[in-house]
Amino acid sequence: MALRNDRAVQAAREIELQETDDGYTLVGGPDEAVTEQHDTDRIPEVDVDQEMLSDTGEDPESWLMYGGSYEQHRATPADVITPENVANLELEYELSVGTGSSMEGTPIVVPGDPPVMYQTNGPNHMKAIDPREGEILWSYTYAVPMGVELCCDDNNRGAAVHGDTVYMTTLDSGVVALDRYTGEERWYTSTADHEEGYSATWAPVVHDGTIYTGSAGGEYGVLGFIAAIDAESGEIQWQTDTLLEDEWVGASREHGCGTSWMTPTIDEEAGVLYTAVANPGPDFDGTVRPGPNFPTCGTISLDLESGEFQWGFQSSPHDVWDYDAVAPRVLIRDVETDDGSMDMVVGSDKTGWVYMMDAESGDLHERSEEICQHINMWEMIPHISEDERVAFVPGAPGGNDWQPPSYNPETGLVYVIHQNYPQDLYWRYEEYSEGNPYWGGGLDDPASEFPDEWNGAITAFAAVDPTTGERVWREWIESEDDHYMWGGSLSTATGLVFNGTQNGTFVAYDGETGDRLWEYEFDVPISASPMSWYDPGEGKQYVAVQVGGSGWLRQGPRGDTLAVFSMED
Ligand SMILES: O=C(O)c1cc(C(=O)O)c2c(n1)C(=O)C(=O)c1cc(C(=O)O)[nH]c1-2
Repeated sequence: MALRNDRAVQAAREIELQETDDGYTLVGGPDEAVTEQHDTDRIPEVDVDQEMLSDTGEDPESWLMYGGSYEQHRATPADVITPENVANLELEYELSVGTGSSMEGTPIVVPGDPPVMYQTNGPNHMKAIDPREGEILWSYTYAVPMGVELCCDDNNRGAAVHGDTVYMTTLDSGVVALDRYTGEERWYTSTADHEEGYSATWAPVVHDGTIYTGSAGGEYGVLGFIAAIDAESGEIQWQTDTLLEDEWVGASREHGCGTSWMTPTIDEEAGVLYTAVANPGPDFDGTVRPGPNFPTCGTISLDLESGEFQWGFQSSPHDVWDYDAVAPRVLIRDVETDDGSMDMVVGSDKTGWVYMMDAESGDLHERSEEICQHINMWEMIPHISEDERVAFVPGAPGGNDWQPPSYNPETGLVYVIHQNYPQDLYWRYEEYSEGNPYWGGGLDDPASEFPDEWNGAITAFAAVDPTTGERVWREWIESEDDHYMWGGSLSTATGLVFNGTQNGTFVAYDGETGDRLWEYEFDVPISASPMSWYDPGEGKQYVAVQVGGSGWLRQGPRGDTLAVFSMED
């Protein structure tokens, strides 16, 4: 959704981003892509093959994809840092990597001597880094065409790797492949026309030589899709619309959105992917799209080879609150439940709940206890007239917006952040016009009057038991001093959970109890999701997080660093 506050957006050093009434437009930048090589000889030859990719979740020395594994657990098996010693965790360095733009990415790390980190930030910069020394080995800037429209900042959330190539989505709805030893461009593939309002902000994922990627532009009346691209040639293998033709009334499907703008989850055993599907379009005026608008604001499963639709589950049918389902789906195997053992897909959604689905059928097994407050939303829409404003909680940032949950196999818990943030909503009839915002109403941010029942906390950080839906603990994060969360979490094999806040506090929690065990203060917000790896050459476990104010609710200064913490064996 569009950012609508009065804070000026700082122009990026190389690419200028201008704030408009409805979001952002790119207005300046390089005419062609730029690669700068600094010390590329230092990158060791390592063939990142399918076995390495499949095993990365079990390998403490690597973090080879956005979610830490195909199941998107964001859990490192590295076990040097523990609840007992985390108080001694120290910052090793802060490296300036950013360009005064969005810093929502999670880096990846390819093991080796030295290991090599691939880091991205908005708008479409990638760097290869020696993470031992904190030195940049090459850097690459994609030439984003002018006029790309973005609802929520110039985000790029990370890279994917396969063989000797690294991949990044581009803001103009493409994927670019780079030689991972030199940073030179190999190919570029466009998946949709940015002039129609399409964009791309997430990290792609590669499996069996195929790149899986989605679509953004859900505030511009696009038609969402998932695409599979050949990792060698860049050729599109299949492209499946998220909206099923027989489920939509009349022409409403054509601009019905249902984008899918976070990294899909790969189920290697079942040969399918799971991904969240965002809001229907127009966002707030449901009168022009009767019916449930299946499968928007939901989860879908597609066959990896053919792209064929398998199942869909909606957490907000016929949505009129911009309750996209967004955050990466978490796949948990062999969960023991009252109904027997099942592979489970966990979706933490903007609605303010967490949904546990049977991976095979998509049937809802359990909905969690509420994570944030729920005031007004289900009752109000039929009762308001055009342009009248009504406060609702959770507002359109959720619940759980894009921030990836983590799952800790040790505690058996899923860690989620939900926004408990009231907004004013109004609706009105709008004509579709190509490439322009298509909301059917809008939001005032924050709400003009806060509902009496609102408890004043903007974020809830919570642990959920996926077997029962029980909310095992919850920390309310108070709104004072912009003290809310806007990044996803990292779990460790020793039971820790890391996450950062918008006032720059990086926190390690006891995953069992939710107690804060360690804190480090930055002077700018954290809006990214941390990651971790073990480096046997140094005998150290590292934790890395990008630091900088980013995204829709950005309030603090930009910031532009990669912060790396370490602890010796
Ligand atoms: O529907 C879309 O295509 C789309 C894309 C994005 C994005 O790409 O960042 C966001 C949203 N929607 C959105 O609804 C939203 O709340 C949001 C927050 C953010 C952010 O980075 O903070 N992006 C987006």
